[in-house]
Amino acid sequence: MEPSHKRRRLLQRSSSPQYKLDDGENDDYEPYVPVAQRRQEKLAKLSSWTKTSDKRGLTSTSVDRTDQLQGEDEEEARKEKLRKDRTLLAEAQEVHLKKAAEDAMKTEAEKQEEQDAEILAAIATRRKLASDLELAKGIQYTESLKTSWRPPKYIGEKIPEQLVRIREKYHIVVEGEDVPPPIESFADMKIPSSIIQHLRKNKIIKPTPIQIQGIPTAFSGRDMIGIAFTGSGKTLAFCLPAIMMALEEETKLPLARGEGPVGVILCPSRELATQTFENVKAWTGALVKDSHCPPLNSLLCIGGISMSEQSHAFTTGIHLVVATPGRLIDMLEKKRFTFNNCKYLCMDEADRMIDLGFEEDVRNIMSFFKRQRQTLLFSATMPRKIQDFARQSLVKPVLVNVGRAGAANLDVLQVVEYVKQEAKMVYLLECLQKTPPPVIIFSDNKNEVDDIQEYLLLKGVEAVAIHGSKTQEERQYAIRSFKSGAKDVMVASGVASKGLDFSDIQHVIIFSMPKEIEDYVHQIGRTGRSGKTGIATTFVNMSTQDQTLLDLKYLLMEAGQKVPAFLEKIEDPRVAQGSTLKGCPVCGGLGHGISNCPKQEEAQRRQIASHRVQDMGNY
Ligand SMILES: Nc1ncnc2c1ncn2[C@@H]1O[C@H](COP(=O)(O)OP(=O)(O)OP(=O)(O)O)[C@@H](O)[C@H]1O
Repeated sequence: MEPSHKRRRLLQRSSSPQYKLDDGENDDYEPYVPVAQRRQEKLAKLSSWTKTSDKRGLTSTSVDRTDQLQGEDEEEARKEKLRKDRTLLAEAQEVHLKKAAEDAMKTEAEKQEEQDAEILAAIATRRKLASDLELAKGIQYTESLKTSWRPPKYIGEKIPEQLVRIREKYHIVVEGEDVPPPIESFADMKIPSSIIQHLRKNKIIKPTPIQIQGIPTAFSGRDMIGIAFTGSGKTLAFCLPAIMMALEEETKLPLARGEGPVGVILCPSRELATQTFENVKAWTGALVKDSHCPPLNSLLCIGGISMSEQSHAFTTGIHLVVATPGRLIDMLEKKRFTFNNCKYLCMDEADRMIDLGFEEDVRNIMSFFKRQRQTLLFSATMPRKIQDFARQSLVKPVLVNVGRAGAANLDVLQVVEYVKQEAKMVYLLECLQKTPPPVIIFSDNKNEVDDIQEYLLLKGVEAVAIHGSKTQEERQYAIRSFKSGAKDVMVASGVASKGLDFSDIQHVIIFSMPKEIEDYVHQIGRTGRSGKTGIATTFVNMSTQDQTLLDLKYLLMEAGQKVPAFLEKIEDPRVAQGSTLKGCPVCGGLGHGISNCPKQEEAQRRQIASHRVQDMGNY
């Protein structure tokens, strides 16, 4: 039976030499008497003592007696505090010993899982992704945005089993309530014929899986998270719904000068925003060929370019804006346009957009919306943790997944080679012979990017370089000359790794393996696009961390690629611990848990650095 509370405290005291049980054998045991009671007793004693001393004719004054009383009280309180402290200490020691005993019983795997759960719980405290106004007013929308789009009758009448079969056929996995039907042709999606013709001319004839499910979902007004491998046509899946929404608004009531935009597409880099803008312009341009369609006006809003270059865009209303976050906020703050009528927000490479660095900017952008919007997030990589976080800001979201989030494109042949640091440059030249140009070479180090370009130029290879420290003109020149075929090789840092669509790249060389496996997935994804095949050669050596190599090993295995012997030999410490081998919820890497996630480490490092800056600012 459980001992009573009082008894338990006595038992605890008994373990300490100062306290012994009052069992009759311990004469020096002092039973506990509450301080209030002791004070009463003392007062009674003193008053009887006063009376006696008065009788005896003693000369003590009442002031002396009060001082004495106070002194004794303080002494008693001090003793009582000491007793309480000892009890608390004993209790704490007991809890500590109990935990140590329990921990000793746990396996390494269980301990690791507990540690991971603690880290996850700490990350879960991130502030909801919504504007401050929405948060302050407690605005929460419960219904998706209404649109006039409906699927063709024969598709609307399909029974759930038929829809499941179509999704299975294309490896589409969906989550969410009342998911709109997948549609296997652009015509059945009710896309204007002028756009369909334009797509045909560009060899876009049948929708890809992310388009089959993503376009009807977005056309229905639903918030969504779209995840599909690199080069699988996500851009069309989120641009077409924006264009259709703008078209509907313009047809209902044309935008006047100074009005709009209706929709905004956010991208993490200027190059990607420029590329998406060019797509939007091409598709809206195709619309005008249809005599029933009014012209739609779009604006590119990125840092490094003068807005006066696009002053013509402000002469009418603006239907669509493609932007990077910093410049967009600047334009909104300067009131060059407003989001008063904006109903569509899409984030491309969304995991990057809502991750550290851009998260606050995204919240800031959301605060300019004055009404409910449809929010869409697209990426090839989106770890579970980011999906969960994003969902908080979405209304009845639909998750559309084609393959595992973060999996490599299966059309890319991945070759991993062990190359000593000092041999890399020479071996690079050899590798360039594997395929005809164009070739992209990636390194995360800007100085290395410059060194490689210099070396290649010396060897007579037509190479351009792009990284974050180059001027906007230099960056644009590199992209333009590489895209046009004027240059054979582009040496790039991460800037060019996400979303950029260069046609017909047959070979990507990763000169330095990035720490985060997601970056590797994006980098190799510059080849093998739109159903074509490509090769990715990656150099690793002693300086590549074991855990990065493990992530790589699992990724190769998942994609059914050859695992080289030196990677095969690397053992996963989680196997010895008996842990379940699941992907890291923070970065999606398959070779480690959250407690040794490089992305999490980087996030912590940045957080500490930002706290330091704040602290310094306080002085
Ligand atoms: N239905 C289609 N059929 C054939 N090609 C298509 C189709 N849709 C898009 N494409 C082409 O596929 C290429 C890759 O498309 P896109 O850039 O949208 O890929 P993505 O999924 O956004 O890739 P990433 O994750 O790297 O950003 C583009 O050149 C595009 O024109």
